[in-house]
Amino acid sequence: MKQVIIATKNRGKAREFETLFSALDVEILTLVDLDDAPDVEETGNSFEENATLKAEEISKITGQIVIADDSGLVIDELDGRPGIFSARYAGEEKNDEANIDKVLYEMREVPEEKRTARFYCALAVSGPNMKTIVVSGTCEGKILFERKGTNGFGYDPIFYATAAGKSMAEMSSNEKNEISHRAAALNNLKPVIETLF
Ligand SMILES: O=P(O)(O)OP(=O)(O)OP(=O)(O)OC[C@H]1O[C@@H](n2cnc3c(O)ncnc32)[C@H](O)[C@@H]1O
Ligand SMILES: [Mg+2]
Repeated sequence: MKQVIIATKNRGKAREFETLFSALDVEILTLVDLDDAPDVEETGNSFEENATLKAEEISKITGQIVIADDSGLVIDELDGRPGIFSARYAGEEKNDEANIDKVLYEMREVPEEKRTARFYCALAVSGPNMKTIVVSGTCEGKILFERKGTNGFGYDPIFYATAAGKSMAEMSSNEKNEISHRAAALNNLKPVIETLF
């Protein structure tokens, strides 16, 4: 079967990619269980730049076709933060609960109508004989005043997804995969994936 490496160490993302790719005729490998996979520094100024850095570095090392995901939460009232700093918003050690607490604190006095936000996902594909391709997808919603639901990962408990009428952490994985930023981005990548093999 066709094989693609997903250059992520995030278990939540890896799980979603496994489900999303099960509909395609492509086997995926992630970096989640590889102890010696390098930590690619995310020094870019956009989701697209960071996805490209991750895809190109892992492709260079493995010589394989690699897809990388750089994603995050963009909050209008916070001028787009946490944005590309979503994973390390409350510090370098990457703590989902601390990140959520920081956002809830910063948004504590913002009224309902000004709590608009979106999840953003950039996907980059890089391979030995190709120019890197980058696509993106978004999911619109609002920041809740407190956590709701226990599914998903990252900021899901405080993100109310408009299209679903509930928090991202109250959705089953199938529901999330129908409306998520990651699913939207992957949908934009499908025509490219078909030309890779
Ligand atoms: O770089 P990799 O190894 O892929 O893993 P990461 O966790 O560092 O991933 P990012 O650099 O792309 O940072 C994205 C952060 O944004 C958040 N995020 C992205 N997609 C999300 C989703 O679907 N639901 C909730 N939070 C999400 C989550 O907290 C991630 O840590
Ligand atoms: Mg990262």
